[in-house]
Amino acid sequence: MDALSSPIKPAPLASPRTACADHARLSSVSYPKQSRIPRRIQVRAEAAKQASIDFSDPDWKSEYQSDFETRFRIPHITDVIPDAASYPSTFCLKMRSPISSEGHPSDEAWHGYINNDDRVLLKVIRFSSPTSAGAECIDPNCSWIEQWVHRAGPREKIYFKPEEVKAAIVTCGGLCPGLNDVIRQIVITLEIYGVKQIVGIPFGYRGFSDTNLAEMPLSRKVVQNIHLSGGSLLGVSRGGPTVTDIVESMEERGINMLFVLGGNGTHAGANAIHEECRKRGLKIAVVGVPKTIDNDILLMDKTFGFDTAVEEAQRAINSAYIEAHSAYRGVGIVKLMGRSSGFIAMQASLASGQIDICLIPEVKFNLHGPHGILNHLKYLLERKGSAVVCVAEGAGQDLLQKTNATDASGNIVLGDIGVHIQQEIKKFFKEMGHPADVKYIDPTYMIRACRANASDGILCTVLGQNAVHGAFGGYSGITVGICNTHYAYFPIPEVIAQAKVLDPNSRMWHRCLTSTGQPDFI
Ligand SMILES: Nc1ncnc2c1ncn2[C@@H]1O[C@H](COP(=O)(O)OP(=O)(O)O)[C@@H](O)[C@H]1O
Ligand SMILES: O=P(O)(O)OC[C@H]1O[C@](O)(COP(=O)(O)O)[C@@H](O)[C@@H]1O
Ligand SMILES: [Mg+2]
Repeated sequence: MDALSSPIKPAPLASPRTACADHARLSSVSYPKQSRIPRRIQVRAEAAKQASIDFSDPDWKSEYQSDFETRFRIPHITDVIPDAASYPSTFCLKMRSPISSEGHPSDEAWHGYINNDDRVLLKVIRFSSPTSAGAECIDPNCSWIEQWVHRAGPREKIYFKPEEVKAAIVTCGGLCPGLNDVIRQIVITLEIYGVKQIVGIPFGYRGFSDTNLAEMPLSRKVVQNIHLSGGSLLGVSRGGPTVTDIVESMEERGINMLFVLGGNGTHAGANAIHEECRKRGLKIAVVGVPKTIDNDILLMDKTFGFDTAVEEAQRAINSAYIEAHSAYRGVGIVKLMGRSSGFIAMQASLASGQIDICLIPEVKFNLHGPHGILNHLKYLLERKGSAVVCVAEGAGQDLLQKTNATDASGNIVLGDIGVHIQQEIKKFFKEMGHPADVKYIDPTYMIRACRANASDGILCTVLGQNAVHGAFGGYSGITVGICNTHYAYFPIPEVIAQAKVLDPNSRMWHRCLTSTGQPDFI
């Protein structure tokens, strides 16, 4: 079989269509960038092209691995300042006096540090065939190749004297549950190292240039209870000054550690700041913590706030279900966030068990026609009297008029697919002579503004602490993430090469289809 052919997926339940029609869905799924080639395969092909791999070369595996090692090497301050001094860490799990800038006063051999050579395995499934569900292969035989990334955590040697550090924290982009938890942990951990000067930059990158916005002094006392509410203590914004202006502002303020909390855009900015600092020979550590409710950052298990968003979405879905179920011919629609990735919609649908149709940006669908959503809703109303639809905001954008509008950060402003679907459903059933009672719920900002749940609280805590350990370890241009339940540092460009999108051939999407029982809408 062709190494790149699509795996076969299980037929969904309770569909008015045949398994054959369902199978056809896989070959008719549409992917971003107007391509008919599944994205997973495009990525694989791109990777192969970039690395110019000749699979007939007996050494191709070791060459791939060494290329991977180079790509995932995390930049260090000594790359540009080779004689940068290192000091014994002031962070020690066994220390008795909490703050000392002269290293921990201990004669014990074990301090719980991470060795710089420790690694975390990035891929943990050994696919035996490219046709295995969700297979991610590098060569046509889907050979097993170890891919290791750097383990996060405190290092024995640090590259900043705590009393010489001025650390700044900035939160950019949209809100996300857990921002305050991360800010809090960064501040607490910096204080444990012995840092006295910690400031918050107000309202994202804008705070570096807007002279009306003063730095916010931060301490354990200030941040003690901030995790009890959602939002960001520091405020957020989109757009803002140029990278040159930001770095100049950092120099003027004497900032030598910058913690940047944000998504793809923010991280692109953070990496540019890191590069500019290198160009100027500045001893500055720039460390990111990925923040995106959409969960669209590559290589990590999940980003903080995502679990909370999924949990909070349950309330909206349940309300939509109750409304639809209690009405005569009721249809509930819930719109959730997800600009280009349908992770929240998929997970929320899976968790609720109350969704009949889940629509995501990665899978094209029709509203009208024999296989369209409206016909399926007609079937559902006839069969069980009500139906609930969960739609990601970026889904079905091809059905809406394009405006070409962008926000201050350059992100495309999406059309409202939720409202469109609501109107089309109403019209369809009215014209048929059997109106449906359609209830539309848009809980998007409510979900984003709430405080982090317990599991996100823990994730934020670990990420915040590790961000500080990375900066003190002398790394810059890195970000921190959870990878197969372990914590790792990644060079920023590797995690923002493109938005992570849901693989329609993945087991999880198949599980979602099995759960909703929805057919192909093409
Ligand atoms: N390619 C880029 N280079 C530098 N800065 C960027 C880039 N893209 C976005 N930014 C900046 O990052 C910040 C947040 O970006 P945005 O896309 O709104 O949110 P997010 O980081 O959550 O994706 C904004 O201040 C924006 O100006
Ligand atoms: O209305 P806003 O603030 O621009 O935010 C809307 C966007 O924010 C998000 O929740 C997350 O986007 P970011 O990761 O860029 O912050 C998207 O799902 C949504 O499209
Ligand atoms: Mg973004």
